[in-house]
Amino acid sequence: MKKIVIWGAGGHAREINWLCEELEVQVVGFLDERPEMKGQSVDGVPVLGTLVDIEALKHEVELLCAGVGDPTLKKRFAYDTIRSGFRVAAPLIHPQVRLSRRNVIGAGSMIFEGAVLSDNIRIGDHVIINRSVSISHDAVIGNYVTLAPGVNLAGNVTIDDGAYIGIGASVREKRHIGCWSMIGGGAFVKEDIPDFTMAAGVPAVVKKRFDLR
Ligand SMILES: CC(=O)SCCNC(=O)CCNC(=O)[C@H](O)C(C)(C)COP(=O)(O)OP(=O)(O)OC[C@H]1O[C@@H](n2cnc3c(N)ncnc32)[C@H](O)[C@@H]1OP(=O)(O)O
Repeated sequence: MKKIVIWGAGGHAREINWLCEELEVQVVGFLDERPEMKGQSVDGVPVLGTLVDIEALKHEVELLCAGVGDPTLKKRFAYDTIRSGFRVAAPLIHPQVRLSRRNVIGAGSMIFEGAVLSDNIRIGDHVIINRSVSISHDAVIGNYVTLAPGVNLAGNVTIDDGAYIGIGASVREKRHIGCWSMIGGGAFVKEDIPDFTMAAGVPAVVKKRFDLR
């Protein structure tokens, strides 16, 4: 049986633990950088500490780096995981997900209950596709992207690495969301959104640009 360790021990990590229970994948523990968390039990699963603490398990377990919703943190966890010689887990897909066999799902990504991914969709690594997300044909989703529950993407949408799409947001067809950008919950994205930008509202307008220094 496949053995998984999940980065993070918060709400999203617990939801992954539930997903693993549904898939009958064994979760050995959570990783959490907060020293006070080490040795605690969360939903009956031990918090093991950090990568140093699981060195002895290196060849026994696969790691899920997307145990948090924050794309930047996911990237760091993935970097540390690979640099330390651990393996990244294969994608986890809830049994009640509908998707075409022509879709490609990257390593360490996960798709939660009720999502529908139609045809010819490419999903990168460490991507979170939360409950009841709908992704239409020919979408391209980069690495570390998080789609919160209930996001709707029309056909031919492109979302670049590290973007975060908030709960219930919708993106119209052929639009492009730049890397490391954020879309507010409930937004309707009518125009392309540049890199490193926060946009929100109906229709979505740019609210902030992130400092690149
Ligand atoms: C299972 C789970 O729990 S998954 C988690 C699901 N949660 C989400 O998806 C959360 C989505 N997050 C949001 O929508 C947040 O508001 C964010 C991340 C987009 C922005 O947060 P912040 O950076 O703190 O933005 P801040 O509060 O400073 O707002 C900046 C401006 O954007 C506006 N704004 C922020 N979010 C939204 C929104 N969703 N819709 C409309 N306007 C918004 C604010 O009113 C403010 O406008 P103003 O400058 O005209 O006054």
